[in-house]
Amino acid sequence: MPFNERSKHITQGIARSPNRAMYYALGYEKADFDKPMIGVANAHSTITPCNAGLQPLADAAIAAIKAAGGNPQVFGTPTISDGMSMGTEGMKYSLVSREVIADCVETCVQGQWMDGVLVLGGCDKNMPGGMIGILRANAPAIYVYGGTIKPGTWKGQDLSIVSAFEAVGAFMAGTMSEEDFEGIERNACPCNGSCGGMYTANTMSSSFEALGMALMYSSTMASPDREKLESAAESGRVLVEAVKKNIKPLDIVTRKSIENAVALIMAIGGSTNAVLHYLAIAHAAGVDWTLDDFERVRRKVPVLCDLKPSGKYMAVDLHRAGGIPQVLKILLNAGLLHGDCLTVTGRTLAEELADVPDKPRADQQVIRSIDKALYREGHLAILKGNLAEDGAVAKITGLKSPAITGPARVFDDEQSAMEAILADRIRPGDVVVLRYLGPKGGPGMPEMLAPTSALVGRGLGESIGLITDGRFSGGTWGMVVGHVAPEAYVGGTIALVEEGDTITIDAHRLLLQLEVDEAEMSRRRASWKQPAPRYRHGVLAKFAALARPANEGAVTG
Ligand SMILES: CC(C)(O)[C@@H](O)C(=O)O
Ligand SMILES: [Mg+2]
Repeated sequence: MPFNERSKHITQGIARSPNRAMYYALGYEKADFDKPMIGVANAHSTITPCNAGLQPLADAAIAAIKAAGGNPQVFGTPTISDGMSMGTEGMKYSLVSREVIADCVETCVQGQWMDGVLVLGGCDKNMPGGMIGILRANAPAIYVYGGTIKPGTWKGQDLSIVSAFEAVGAFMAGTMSEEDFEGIERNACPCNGSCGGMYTANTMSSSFEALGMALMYSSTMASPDREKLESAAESGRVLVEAVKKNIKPLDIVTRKSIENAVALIMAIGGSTNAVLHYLAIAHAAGVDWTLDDFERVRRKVPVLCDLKPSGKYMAVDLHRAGGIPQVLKILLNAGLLHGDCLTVTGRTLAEELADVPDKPRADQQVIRSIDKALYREGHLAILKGNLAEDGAVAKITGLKSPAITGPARVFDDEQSAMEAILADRIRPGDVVVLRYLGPKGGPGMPEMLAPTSALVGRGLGESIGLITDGRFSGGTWGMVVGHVAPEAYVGGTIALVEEGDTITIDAHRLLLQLEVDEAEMSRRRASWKQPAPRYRHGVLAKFAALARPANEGAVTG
């Protein structure tokens, strides 16, 4: 098939003369109409260090697309910064931005009949948003990640943005000096790039290597490093080839490749957000994929990488230790990966990994072999029980025993919980309930990094439970359970919890239970009233009206 099969609708024939007239204004020549039109969805932005390094990558990709015989067409996608909006009402726009980005990519690629698209992104929602847009349009596509930030340093310690969040709890508890508090704030983020542990952005980008939609090694390169530019250019070349060969995203993103991506997420100890985003990606790909599939993969895939937030190392260390291909090769050799899945290069995943060593290098501690795994099973557990009939997501790395039974401490918004934590009103053994923060109630499932980090910073990460119908940051760890469904706003059991009720979180038994008898629950249910919506206009109101529940990825389209 000719590689301008899609763009010919907008450029060929007598009736399309006016359309061509506008392309001439852009500098096109007659011969250009026989070339493929390749979108470059550029999320460059000076809002956040995650996206502020994207322009040189876009320029490198544009030049490579031109040199390979394509016509690049640049359009923008927005971003918000999770790290900056965290703890504020602005955080409610974060998940919403995933949908806005998906809509942008779909709208431009489809509206302009592009033959392919290279999507470039940095902050968390850029990756799933871009991928959802790619899948809806189903024109040949590749994902280019902006790259991780490098670690900051303070008094010999590696820092990330999460160090600054955890410092709040330590400083308020009086266990950190003002000098250290300010030193961490000034030095946590030393350059451009996405948050540097195995947090959400690095999790999602890493998973795209396993999915087959990004070049090998590309997701753990640091934003400022030269290899990132070269990889962006190579991505442009590979995409033009994919357009010529007509390799479409829906040929790549299948049930099997999603299973590969989820296996990789377990092996690297990735973010809880990946659960939400892969439900949404599967939905966009028309693949049947549920919470139970995550649990199925978790039971067979061990955690192999010692990465932050609960582990020791940063994404740059993972890159030096052999990157995602090394982790994938270990999984492939253990029979935990489908090697026959197609990738954007036209080769299978197994072919892409052919030259990768079978075993992790002896001179590094970041990637373990299967027999020396950090945890025998994956770390993203799906909990159910009367508090989460439709499921909830727990991250169980870094805990000696992921179980707690204790009195509920109930908050209907994040700020009052934060005040209680910082004022030392939450005691070891408590189970904090943060509710009315779900897809419809929040709306937008804000991330609860501020309270979870404040707990960790106070040394209470293992002794206090926290459940929410909102989300967590990739930087969150501790006895935490998010994505509780059904959410409070639609009358889920979490709405019926009262201060002092006994709650059990037990990841061994995959249980999230409210220990209140049925008669009392019925009484509470009968008197529960849905609160007024927090937003009646604008994009948050639109999201609240359309969003599916968390166990369906909180998708809107
Ligand atoms: C601010 C963070 C750490 O980047 C967070 O947004 C995440 O989800 O990882
Ligand atoms: Mg985030």
